Amino acid sequence: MAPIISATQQLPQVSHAVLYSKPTRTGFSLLQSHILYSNRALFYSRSSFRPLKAILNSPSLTKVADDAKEKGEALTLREICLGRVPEHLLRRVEEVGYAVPTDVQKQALPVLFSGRDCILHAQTGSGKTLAYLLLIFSVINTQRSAVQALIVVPTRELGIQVTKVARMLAATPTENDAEQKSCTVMALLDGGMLRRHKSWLKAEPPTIVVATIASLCQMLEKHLLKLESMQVLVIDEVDFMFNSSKQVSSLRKLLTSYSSCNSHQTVFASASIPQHNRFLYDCIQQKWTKRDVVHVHINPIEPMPTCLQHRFVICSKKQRHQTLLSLLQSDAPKSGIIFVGEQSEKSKKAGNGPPTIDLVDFLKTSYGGCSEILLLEEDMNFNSRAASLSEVRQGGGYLLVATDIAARGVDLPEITHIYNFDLPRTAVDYLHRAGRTGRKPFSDEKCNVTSIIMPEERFVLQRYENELMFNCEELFL
Ligand SMILES: Nc1ncnc2c1ncn2[C@@H]1O[C@H](COP(=O)(O)OP(=O)(O)OP(=O)(O)O)[C@@H](O)[C@H]1O
Repeated sequence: MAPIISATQQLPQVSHAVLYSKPTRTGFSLLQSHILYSNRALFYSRSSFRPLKAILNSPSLTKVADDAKEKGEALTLREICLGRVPEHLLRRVEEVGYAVPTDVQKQALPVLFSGRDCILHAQTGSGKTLAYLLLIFSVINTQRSAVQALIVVPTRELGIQVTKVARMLAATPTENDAEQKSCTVMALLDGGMLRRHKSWLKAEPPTIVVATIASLCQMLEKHLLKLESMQVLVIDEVDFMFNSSKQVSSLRKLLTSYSSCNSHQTVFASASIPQHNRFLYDCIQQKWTKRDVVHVHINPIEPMPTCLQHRFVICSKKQRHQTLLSLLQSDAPKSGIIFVGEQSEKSKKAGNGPPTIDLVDFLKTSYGGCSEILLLEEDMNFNSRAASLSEVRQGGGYLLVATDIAARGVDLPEITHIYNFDLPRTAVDYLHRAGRTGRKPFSDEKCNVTSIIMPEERFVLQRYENELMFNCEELFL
């Protein structure tokens, strides 16, 4: 493989030289996109531009994770958490069925328990939630009457889910733990009853608050919540929040205020942090994290779970409904999500109905294989959204027709099939949609992600394949 090209002149943030065999225009831009996406140097073969081997370019950061990995290799969750997380909570963790740590838990927990700020960057469904909750349980003191941990999430749906897991683990201690006061968790989410939350905060502050940023800001402005009392701040789906024009300025303000508090620990989590080295640099510069922040990056060369099989079907726009129907009939999924793109302004102005409703109606009349066809999208009111999600959580077979609102963080482990009725807008969106399946950390069960595309979209899907380093197989129906 030759020649060797140094990428440092073109891309100052990349510190490694790149082994690269064929410096053509397309090859080089592909290479750049890999580097920008992952900040890694890649080794390329002469015959193909697919990466053969990748290495991280921040040895000091990976070393911390490697040391933790070495120490935690064969340990159970209990052993990793012993002496840090109270015994009654550890028992609860085991009762729920969490005995063996996932990779991100194995590597991150020792770092988190050491008090360092941390960026949890690991595949979808890899167990980041439990990792940061265990940190929170290790630092809070239930005898203190103050909010001690804050988890900020981008959507109400994710907030409800995180609250549910936190409450399940923080269940009231048994009689043997009589001296333990139970830990309370408040969900401070858009669409909630803020008046009731105000009274609750005044009367008896909860130990943990899970919040969306707008509701949180209201409480901070009214001085009903004080950042000074918080020991841990978690920002979940951090890249999404920084990309959201509605959330970014409040988030920046929150991080800046929190950074001026005395004793604090900050954790960011996501399966996708594009240009993560740049993000790390910004965090330190802005003092949102301390200088020794650790980037725990799990499985960087496989940003999506390996149990996913990616497929695509090519058809014309008019044939998409029929193609989806044929796919459903041949796959017969017990539970799945069909992702539909946002309706364009042009289509709205033309008086067309929402494509999601159209698809739900079509499936209800044509597809008999599944017991429930449900809808989840931004435009629904909060109660209908909650009703849809609580129905799917009750189990049984269902097909959820959803926009990207269901793509972030939502954990429905029974889902085995994802269909992209419309292609996602970016590779990162593809990753999060795909990540709604394959969510059983220790299972080998194969799950499918199928994209229905028009011929001219093949190029776009190919780009996602290159960026996310996966292979998509064509299906012929
Ligand atoms: N140690 C464990 N043992 C068994 N199951 C686990 C363990 N940790 C987490 N899980 C399960 O794995 C699933 C995914 O966990 P979680 O929702 O935390 O993923 P995530 O990393 O936050 O994913 P995303 O990036 O999509 O939000 C959940 O159903 C959770 O109950």
